[in-house]
Amino acid sequence: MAKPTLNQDELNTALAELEGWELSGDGKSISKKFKFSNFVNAFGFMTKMAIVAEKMNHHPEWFNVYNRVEVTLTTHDSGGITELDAKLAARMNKAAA
Ligand SMILES: C[C@H](O)[C@H](O)[C@H]1CNC2=NC(N)=NC(=O)C2=N1
Repeated sequence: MAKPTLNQDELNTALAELEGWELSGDGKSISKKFKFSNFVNAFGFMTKMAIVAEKMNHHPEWFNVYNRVEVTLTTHDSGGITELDAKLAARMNKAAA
């Protein structure tokens, strides 16, 4: 069963707690640009998050060049942002801290 998308209140609350994450123009995804000191640290972050994502069965869209990782989170099955996106975003902030 697809998770319900967050309503406006839930989304605002989630975003207030997710440092650096922004809502996309169409309101269907959130994104953040992470920057690391080098490629190994950027890729280490992605490796860590790949294991978390697989366990959650919730997978990021992301783009890496050298020390940058640009991440977009959305719940395809639900057609928008769900608690899974908020959870994964929070895990990413923790891992990148
Ligand atoms: C079939 C499979 O379980 C689904 O497609 C899962 C896999 N990973 C997923 N990841 C994300 N980000 N959104 C989804 O809706 C999603 N669905």
